[in-house]
Amino acid sequence: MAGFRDRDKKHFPLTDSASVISLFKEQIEGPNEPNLALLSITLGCIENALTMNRAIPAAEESALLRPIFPVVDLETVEALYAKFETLVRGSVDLTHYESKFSSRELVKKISDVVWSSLSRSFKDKAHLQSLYSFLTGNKLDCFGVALGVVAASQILGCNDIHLALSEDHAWVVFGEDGTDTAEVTWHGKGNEDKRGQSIALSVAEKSWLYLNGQPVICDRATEVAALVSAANPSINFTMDSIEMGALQQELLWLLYDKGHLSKYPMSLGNLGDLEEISPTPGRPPPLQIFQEAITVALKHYNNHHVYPYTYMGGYLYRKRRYKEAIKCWAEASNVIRKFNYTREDEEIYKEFLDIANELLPNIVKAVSLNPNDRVQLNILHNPEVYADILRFYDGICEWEEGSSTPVLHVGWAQNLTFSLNKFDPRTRAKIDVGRDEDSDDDSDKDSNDENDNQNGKLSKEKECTEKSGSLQRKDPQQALSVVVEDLKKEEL
Ligand SMILES: FC(F)(F)Cc1cc2c(N3CCN(c4nnc(C(F)(F)F)s4)CC3)ncnc2s1
Repeated sequence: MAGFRDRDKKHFPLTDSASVISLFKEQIEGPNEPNLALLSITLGCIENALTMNRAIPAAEESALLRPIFPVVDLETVEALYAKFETLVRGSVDLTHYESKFSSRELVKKISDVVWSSLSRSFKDKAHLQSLYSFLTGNKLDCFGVALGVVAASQILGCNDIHLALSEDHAWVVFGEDGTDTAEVTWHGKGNEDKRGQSIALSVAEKSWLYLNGQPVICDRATEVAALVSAANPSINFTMDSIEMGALQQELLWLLYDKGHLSKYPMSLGNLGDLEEISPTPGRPPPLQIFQEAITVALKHYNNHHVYPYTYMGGYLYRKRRYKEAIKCWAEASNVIRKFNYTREDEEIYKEFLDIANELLPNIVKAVSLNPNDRVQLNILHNPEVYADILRFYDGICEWEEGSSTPVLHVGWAQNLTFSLNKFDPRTRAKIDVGRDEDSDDDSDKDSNDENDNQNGKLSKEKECTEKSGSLQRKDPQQALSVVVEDLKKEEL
């Protein structure tokens, strides 16, 4: 049973990041399991002090110099903790739930306790992910509700209820073998919440949102990693709190060293981003951390996570290592093609749209401006890069196939042709998409080249149109699908 023990209290008042680290360290090292409510309230309190109302009045130059780490008093945290404990214990009568393991009804009841306390104001602002936000403002984002339900479960002694995380959603697992699942929060905008329902129904759609049954299943320490990872150092659109970012970074290294990030690719991605901003002496470089996230996804999640590749791709793009960035994006596309696109997958759609319609064209423009740039080894003459761009698009076409909603629109085709046309024909001729070798009985053999190409082209187009009815449409996107259709056919 989690409680606010004397051993917890001795760390207070927290006066600097070292005291926060030692509180988290002791909580994680045990002997008791870490107290999620205590840690979420504490970190939320610090985040609030370091990121909210930080507009520094110009007059107070000294404000820029004075250390601003907030003092976190025991009284503050204890009062908020007691408020949460009173709410949870006061609302859930455990005598109604006799079973040793939690039931779906109990999970739904705990979700209702958090849910009914929320204010109706819009929920996609920053800094709404901690119990500090919940207890001082009755506001939580989608992740925060799920974390709140798990923290409440811990207070009730329901140690079988744990957080499950996909790349854009959160829910809980529970029951005797921890395989029962339940929605406890909402997702996205304008979607009815499915709280209380099992996830099995949604996984059937093969949607990225549920990672096709490969989410991160947390234990208490990974739940601490999630609340640390969800901390948000941003003050506003252009500024981050250096102190908050440094604290988050140190906490992630503490969790990393204890192995609690070893099955959590996104937390490794967050750590890699923080190391890019402010490298920690003696720690691995960002690229190695991003690579580790990819290895985790390959090893534990059957390569069904997209973000490990887009974390690394984004980093390489920022370092102008364009060839390697494009390779990562082709790998990201190789993951998404395993899913069917559904309307709740907007977040990852926006990620691929940004790569296709902003980043790739920017790269192609940049390298065509200075073709003799030795550093870029002029990727526009590199057949591997050209093949990776085709693989990138092929994966997105396959993602669309069999999906309830279309992915591609003419804007995609315009950007595709812009990017591909910058590659010179000789390079494009060099790639091997596994076209069949000319066989003896090739009926077109006797026709001359034009006819052959013409026939070849026509018959291929005709063949595609006839065989796969979905390609009846004649607009540019149809051309794209035919191109990729051919690629895929020949690849088979
Ligand atoms: F619980 C939800 F619903 F919020 C889903 C989760 C999101 C998320 C996360 N994110 C989301 C992905 N994210 C990314 N930042 N950059 C990304 C990339 F595009 F560069 F890959 S992905 C920031 C942190 N970081 C740790 N854990 C989680 S659990």
